[in-house]
Amino acid sequence: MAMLDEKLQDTYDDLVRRNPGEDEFHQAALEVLDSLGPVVAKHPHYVDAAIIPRLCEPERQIIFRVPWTDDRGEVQINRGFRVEFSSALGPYKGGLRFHPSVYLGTVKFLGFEQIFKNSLTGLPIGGGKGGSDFDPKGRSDGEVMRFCQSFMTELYRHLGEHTDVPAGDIGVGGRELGYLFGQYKRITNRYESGVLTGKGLAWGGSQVRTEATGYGLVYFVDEMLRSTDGGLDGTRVAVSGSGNVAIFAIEKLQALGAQVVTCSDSSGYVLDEDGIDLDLLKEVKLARRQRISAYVQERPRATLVEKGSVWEVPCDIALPCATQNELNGHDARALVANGCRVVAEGANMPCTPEAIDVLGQGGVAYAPGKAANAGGVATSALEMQQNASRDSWDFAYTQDRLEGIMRRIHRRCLETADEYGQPGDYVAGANIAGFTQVADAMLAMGVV
Ligand SMILES: NC(=O)C1=CN([C@@H]2O[C@H](COP(=O)(O)OP(=O)(O)OC[C@H]3O[C@@H](n4cnc5c(N)ncnc54)[C@H](O)[C@@H]3O)[C@@H](O)[C@H]2O)C=CC1
Ligand SMILES: O=C(O)CCC(=O)C(=O)O
Repeated sequence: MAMLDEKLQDTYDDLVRRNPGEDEFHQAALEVLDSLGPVVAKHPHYVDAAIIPRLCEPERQIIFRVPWTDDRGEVQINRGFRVEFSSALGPYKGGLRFHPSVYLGTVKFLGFEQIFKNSLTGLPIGGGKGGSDFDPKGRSDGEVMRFCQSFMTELYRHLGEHTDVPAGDIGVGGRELGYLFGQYKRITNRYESGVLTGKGLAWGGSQVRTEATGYGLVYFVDEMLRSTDGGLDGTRVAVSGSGNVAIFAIEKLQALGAQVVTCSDSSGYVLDEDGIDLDLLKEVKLARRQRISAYVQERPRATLVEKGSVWEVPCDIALPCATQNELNGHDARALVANGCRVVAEGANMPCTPEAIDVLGQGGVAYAPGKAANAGGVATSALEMQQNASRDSWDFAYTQDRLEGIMRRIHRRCLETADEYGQPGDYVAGANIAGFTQVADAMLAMGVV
């Protein structure tokens, strides 16, 4: 990363001082500030109006107790969070993460990223994120339901289709969203479809939302390849993760002729030289909620590597789709040495700053998550549109809309990178394009 100019450095120092110990938030903020030097040089009025320090301070942060009773009758206590970062472009929008590692710094880094991602979609959504340190793994449906009901019993007062609209993220899928929506409806006595996205198709959900982040990622990668000389057909791809994003990225990759040879969870990675068997992966992960080792038991030619990094596997394209900081400098060096040409982030901030530098120096095209994984939240915004008009679109139409949005985000990144003298730099393009739209809206609205 380059040296920050003086004003941006002051903003960053202040952010670190005001948010001690929140390393991921510092990392996410530094990555954006690092891109903004040419923007503040060209538009000093952003500095005069303190747009950047204002964006670094969430509009509202909510932290609450979530008490619930487990199947043995014991009372459990978790902590709930919602960070409402920016409503300059629309209602706060962003997922909920249920994972034992969640703390305020996780939610803030995700919420901060979400501001620029949502802006890049070109749709009217602000940025926010939430979650809890609750671990759904190994919990019964009844326990998950009681936790979700308690979580919503506090959070509901901050939500609304015009105010704040959560969705899923790690550990929050259709089951959890159902319980959350049920409790919201019960407490408020309102069938307010637009208050959550990622809903089931029978009760206000949108076609393609389940697939959208993974499919959108693949459309973005397809554009990256087309803007050089190739396409996905015949490429060899390494994917990490085996959740919502990974599974539907694999599905679209296979449909477009790529050979996907890996997937992973926190217990290790699978190498399947015959290509990942998607039906089996869905059965193991979505239906049975098992560890990835169950895949290998039923697929004898595949191997499970428990100690090691999925990024050791030679590939043309690497798609980190699990979690933050899962691809470090060492992994990036292995990818470069093995001839990888493209890294695109399905997860949020999966590459460390060192990894991003190594990829850049190694000539690997690198797309940050705020651009490459924006298809999920974009389709959430399409779900909100359908809810607002009491309509329901078919799969093909919704998928076309998603594809168009991803191809436009790609173009916007490259055009903005060109405009600011950094051709081909997706990080600069995404950060600057995402930022300027929010900044202009904030300028128009005065000091609020
Ligand atoms: N669901 C969505 O629409 C969107 C999700 N994302 C991001 O994509 C990533 C994955 O989210 P989802 O697929 O929705 O979650 P999920 O809960 O469906 O799946 C997460 C997957 O990552 C794996 N994982 C978690 N920690 C890991 C670790 N330390 N090492 C290896 N594997 C690990 C889990 O085993 C699981 O397979 C997250 O970074 C999330 O923030 C980004 C945009 C939208
Ligand atoms: O669909 C949404 O609102 C949230 C998606 C999300 O959490 C993300 O983009 O990281």
